[in-house]
Order: sequence, then C-alpha cells, then structure tokens
Amino acid sequence: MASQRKFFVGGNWKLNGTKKGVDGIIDFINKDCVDPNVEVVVAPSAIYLDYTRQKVNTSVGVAAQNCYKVGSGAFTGDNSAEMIKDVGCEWVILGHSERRHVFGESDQLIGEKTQFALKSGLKVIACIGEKLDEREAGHTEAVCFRQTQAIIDCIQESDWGNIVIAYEPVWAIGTGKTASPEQAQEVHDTLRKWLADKVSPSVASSVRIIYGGSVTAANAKDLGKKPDIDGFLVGGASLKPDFIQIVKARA
Ligand SMILES: O=C(CO)COP(=O)(O)O
Repeated sequence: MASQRKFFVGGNWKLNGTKKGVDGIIDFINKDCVDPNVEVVVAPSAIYLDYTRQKVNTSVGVAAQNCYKVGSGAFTGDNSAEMIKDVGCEWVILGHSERRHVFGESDQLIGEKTQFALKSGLKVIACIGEKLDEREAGHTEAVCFRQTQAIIDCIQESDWGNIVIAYEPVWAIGTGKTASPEQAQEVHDTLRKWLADKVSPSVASSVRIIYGGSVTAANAKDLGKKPDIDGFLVGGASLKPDFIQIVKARA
C-alpha cells in the first residue's frame, strides 16, 4: 500500500548565502518547485529568514536552523520561536548534527528546545543520527533511540503531528558518502517500529522520517523508492538547481 505520508523535502542552506545568493536560490525554486504531492521547506540563515519568507513562493515553507529553549532574555546571539513566527516562518530545525557536535548541544537541550518550539506553535524538523565510530561499533540503533527518547520525554503524543524526524548519519553529511537506500531504510524501519512501542502505533505510522546526508539529484530517486524514506533533508545540493530534481524524486 502506498504511504499516506506526504513526501517532505527540506533544503538546509546552513551558513551559506548572501542576499544575492539567496536571490539565486529563490529564483530557481519559484520557477519550478510546485508539486502538490511534496511539502518543500527551505532553511536559510536566521539573517535571511524574513527576506526569504517575503520572496519565496507561499507554497514553500521556511524554517529556521535553530532556536533557543526560552522566548526571550539575556541570551546573546540566539533566536527565539516568537521571532521566527513573527517573520512569518513556521518551521525550525533542531538537533542538527552540527549543533550537536560542533556546538556541543546535548540530547536534553534538544529535547527542551523541541518542547518550547512546539509550545510556541512552530513545527520541528528533529534531527538524529550516529557518528562513524558509533556505526562501526554497532551502536547506530542505540544512538538514534537515545536521541529520540530525549525528545519523547519532553513532548506529548499530540505533538507528533508537528514533527518530522530527519535521520542524518553524521558520516554521510557533507562527505559524499551517502547511506545506501538499504542502510537508510533499515534505520527508518527500525525507528518506526520502536516509535510504535515508545509512543503509539498511529504516531509511528504517520510520522515522516526523512533522510539527510549527501543527497544529490543522482541518488535521490533510489533513496525515495524505499517505503520508509518519506523525503530528504538536503544540504549542499539545496543551494543548486539540483534541489528541484530532488524535490521531484518520486514524481
Ligand atoms: O546536514 C545535511 C542537511 O541537514 C546534509 O548535508 P549534505 O547534503 O551537504 O550532506
């Protein structure tokens, strides 16, 4: 049976772009990125959230790449869920591996941020994934379960309609080493079964689990054929017109 889960493709622009660069990306998106069967969300740097929201087609969602666990206060350099909503954006990426491993964010902080973002009315792309040494030691499942459990502990079952899980193995991010469709499918399937037990069967069958890590126009079609891969979170290739082909991977 075909999945009822709407295919979801996110473009994580990371720390890239100038106004001119953003204009170029928005240009190819606005020309050719409408597919009623695919939910598309782009995530510019916080500086360009407002600008992107104003310029990109309204059918395309806009996400922040991070936000803090409280609404306001003495937290120099951070952004809040309220501000993201105030400029018309409705999504935030939390727990990205670069936040975890470059900026040292803990599972608990990511759980708290997820809780606050959802309470504030944002939808969350929650990222999980193992490092290379963890995979090689056979700890992939344990790491993904631990990271997801920290989110489960902070939210309600009813929140899951506003979450997309992004499985992004750290060894595949920006390395050109994509997980094979079989490797990604195995993790997604295992995680979905685990969610049925830890949250509920209905959440497990309805939550979208997307894959990220060196997704390209060339490999997206094969990855997208797998039954538990409900879309992608794309880094490098989301800065290029290849992104459109990735959005259309299942077309
Ligand atoms: O981290 C990613 C998306 O969030 C993936 O990045 P790349 O597609 O550049 O590997």
